[in-house]
Amino acid sequence: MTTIELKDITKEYRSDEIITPALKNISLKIGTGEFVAIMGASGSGKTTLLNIIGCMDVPTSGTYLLDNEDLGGAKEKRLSSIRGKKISFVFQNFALIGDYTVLENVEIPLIKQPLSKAERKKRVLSALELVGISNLAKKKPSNISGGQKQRVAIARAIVCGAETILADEPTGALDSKTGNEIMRVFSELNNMGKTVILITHDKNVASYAKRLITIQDGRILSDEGI
Ligand SMILES: Nc1ncnc2c1ncn2[C@@H]1O[C@H](COP(=O)(O)OP(=O)(O)OP(=O)(O)O)[C@@H](O)[C@H]1O
Repeated sequence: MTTIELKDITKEYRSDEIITPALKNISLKIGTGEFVAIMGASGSGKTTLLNIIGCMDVPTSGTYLLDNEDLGGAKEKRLSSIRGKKISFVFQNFALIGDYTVLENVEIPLIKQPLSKAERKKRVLSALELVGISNLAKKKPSNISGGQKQRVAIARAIVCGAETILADEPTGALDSKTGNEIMRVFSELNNMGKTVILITHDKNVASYAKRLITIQDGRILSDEGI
């Protein structure tokens, strides 16, 4: 069960004398198994919001409750343990290691876990199976397509059993047909009970979600079922 609750969250970026407000008084609750798309103009605060939800960044003020645990003041060690175990990320540009095989890329989040090599391999193959690319395990990223690379990134995101997948423009580097295929993968994961929260500029991509949150100038402009 992963419940995300943001209460009156603000985020300001500070450098020298310049303060950039990125999020202003965001309050939001996302329950287990939801499928949420976040839309909004460039610079409206979408990535900042996703990074705070994913414990990649911390708010300037406000409260973040994850499964009722108040993460205010949580140390990096705790935040990094949440990333991966409970919540994991998929990025627009896949973020794969070129020298590693598909199998080795997906194995990365498991390396620190006390698992035998055979058990790690079993879990990787089962994640690859789920996203439909177990036949590519031995290939290097340079020898597979963009859509296949994104499937590898999704397999890496689910291999530790994270219940919540955060994706920042996961179809942004793909043509529309491949983008639709990737969205069907997210839909399948959501049907299996995973919470999916993604950022997109594309209304067609957003239409796969069941809830649409629109951000404008760091505030929630609308939040509706679709
Ligand atoms: N590291 C940073 N330092 C300073 N300002 C930042 C930083 N990251 C983001 N910002 C600013 O915070 C605001 C929100 O940025 P954010 O990246 O969250 O928007 P976004 O909606 O994801 O934009 P895009 O669609 O272009 O990716 C913008 O004004 C941006 O310039």
